[in-house]
Amino acid sequence: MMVLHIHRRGPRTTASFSIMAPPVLSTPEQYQELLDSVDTFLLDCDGVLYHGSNVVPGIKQVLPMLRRAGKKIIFVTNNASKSRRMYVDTFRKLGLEAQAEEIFGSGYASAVYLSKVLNFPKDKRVYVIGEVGLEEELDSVGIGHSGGTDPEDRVFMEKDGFGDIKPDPSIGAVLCGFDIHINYKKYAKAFSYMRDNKDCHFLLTNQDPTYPTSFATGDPDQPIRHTIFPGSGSISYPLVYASKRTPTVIGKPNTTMMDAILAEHQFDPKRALMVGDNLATDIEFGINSGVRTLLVMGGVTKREAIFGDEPSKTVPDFVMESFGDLAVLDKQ
Ligand SMILES: O=C(O)[C@H](O)[C@H](O)COP(=O)(O)O
Ligand SMILES: [Mg+2]
Repeated sequence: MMVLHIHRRGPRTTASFSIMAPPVLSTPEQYQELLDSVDTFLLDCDGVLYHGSNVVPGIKQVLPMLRRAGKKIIFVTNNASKSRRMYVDTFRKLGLEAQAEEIFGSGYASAVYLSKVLNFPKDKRVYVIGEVGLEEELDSVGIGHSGGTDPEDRVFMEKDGFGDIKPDPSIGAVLCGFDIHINYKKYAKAFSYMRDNKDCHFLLTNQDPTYPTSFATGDPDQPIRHTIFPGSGSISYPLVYASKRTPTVIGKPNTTMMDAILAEHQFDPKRALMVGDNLATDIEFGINSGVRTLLVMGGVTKREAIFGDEPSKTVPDFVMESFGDLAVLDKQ
């Protein structure tokens, strides 16, 4: 929230703006007041529910508690490496419950966008930079694809390999998401399809510069390290830079994700809350979608982005240390 300051010095009047810091919720009373004002929780995943395979403390109690209270839960993740089906399995392995219909990943939203918005031709295919989850979502809407997990593309290219990159008129779109097996050959193939066909669509599942995760360190003093690594946005950037094309970005903060959600779920935006760890994706997504926002710490956005000397102009409605802290309300 911006605050206007009027300064009168003699005949001169000047104005300045300051950014009002959002309330930090930290007591059970504040948590309960928030809970009573929300019917639908839009929950980001990486950095809110878990870091890699480490579930955030308290989350295993909070999700069932919200369901028992009759709250609607919708998971909204920019992570395109898993399909909805795979996320249900991942959640189960992490001890979290979720139905496929509750999960909206940028991979699913990209498949819906290609199918329903672009009416992608059935005789065309998508060249994928991404993992099996993204391919599975394209399969679910009947869209053919190449690249992705194809072993032929998961190789290091040699200097004399350029001749192997053949034109492919069946490619009608390049779709780039998180791809831990990225390599020059994939970049070269994706680039060539856009170079040779100006009508080839260029889509990004999301543009997150970084990916919040955690891993065991083997160090007894710090057994688990939470940190960030290059994300989808950084993986796609070489293609954006080389092609000079402006891609269509599907994931948060773009409301394309909300379009996919509203096609399957109805809820009152005034009683909905977007919970995220990233100001630039989750909180902006909530603002763009007309729902209130809660930023949690411990993921991508650090405290100084909100309370530092030069706070971001993107201001959440509320801040909490962790969404798992709501577990203090659990009466079970
Ligand atoms: O690099 C990425 O794709 C993103 O950092 C990551 O997947 C974000 O996932 P989210 O926090 O939206 O669940
Ligand atoms: Mg996140």
